[in-house]
Amino acid sequence: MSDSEEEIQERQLKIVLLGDGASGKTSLAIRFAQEAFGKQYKQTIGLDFFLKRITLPGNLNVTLQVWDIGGQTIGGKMLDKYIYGAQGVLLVYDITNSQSFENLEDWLSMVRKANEESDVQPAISLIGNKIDLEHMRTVKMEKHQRFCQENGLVSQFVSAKTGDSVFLCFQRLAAEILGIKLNKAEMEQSQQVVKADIVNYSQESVARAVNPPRSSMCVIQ
Ligand SMILES: Nc1nc2c(ncn2[C@@H]2O[C@H](COP(=O)(O)OP(=O)(O)OP(=O)(O)O)[C@@H](O)[C@H]2O)c(=O)[nH]1
Repeated sequence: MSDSEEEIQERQLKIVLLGDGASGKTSLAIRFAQEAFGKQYKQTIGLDFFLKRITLPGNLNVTLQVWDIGGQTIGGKMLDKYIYGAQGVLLVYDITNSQSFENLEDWLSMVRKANEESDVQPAISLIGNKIDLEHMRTVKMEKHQRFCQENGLVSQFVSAKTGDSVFLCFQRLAAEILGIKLNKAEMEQSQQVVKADIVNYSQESVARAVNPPRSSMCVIQ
C-alpha cells in the first residue's frame, strides 16, 4: 500500500454535537478545530462540519469529523439522518441555563431513536459548558452527575471561551470509542491552562479598591 493510500485509510470518527440553541456547540467546535472563540452568537442553520486530526496514546492518529448540529433542528425531519452512524456524541448544555439541561432528555432520546436499529451504540459525553461563568451556574453539579450515572455518560465540564478542557472532552470521547484508556498525566496535559484576561485598572479604581465606598458594585468582565 502506498503512503497516500494509508493516509486515506486512516481512522475517521464521526462525532456529533447536540444540545439546545446557544449552549455553545459551534463555539466548542471552533475552539477545538481552530483554537479561536467569538463572542457574537450566530445561530447554526442545519449543520456545519469541522475536521481535526488528533494523536491518541500509542501514536494513534485519528481524524475527528465534527458535526455541529443547529439546536433548532430538534423535532425536525433531518435530525435522525445527521445523528445516524455517529460513533460519538457530545451532549452540550449551558451551566447557566437550566432549560438547556432539562431538554437533554429529549436530545438523548433522539440519539437512542436514531440508533435503534444499529448494533453499536455511540459513546456519549455530557458536556456542561460555560464554566467561566461559574458564578452564574443554575444547574447543580449533583444533577449533572446523576444524569451521567443514570444514562452511562462520560462527564465533562468545559469552557469554549477560555478553552478549559475543550481538547480533553474530544480526546476522551475518541479514546472511549476506540477503547483506549487515558492515564491521569495524559488527561492533565490536555486540560490546557486557562489564561486570565489582563485588566488595566485605572488609578481611580485602584484607589477605590483600597478605600471602597459604602455601597460597591461588582463588575464581571
Ligand atoms: N461565557 C461563555 N460564553 C460562551 C461559551 N460558549 C459559547 N458562548 C457564547 O454563547 C453564545 C452561543 O454560542 P454558540 O456556540 O453559537 O451556540 P450553539 O449551541 O452553537 O447555538 P445554535 O447554533 O443555535 O445551536 C455565543 O454568544 C457564544 O459566544 C463559554 O464557554 N463561555
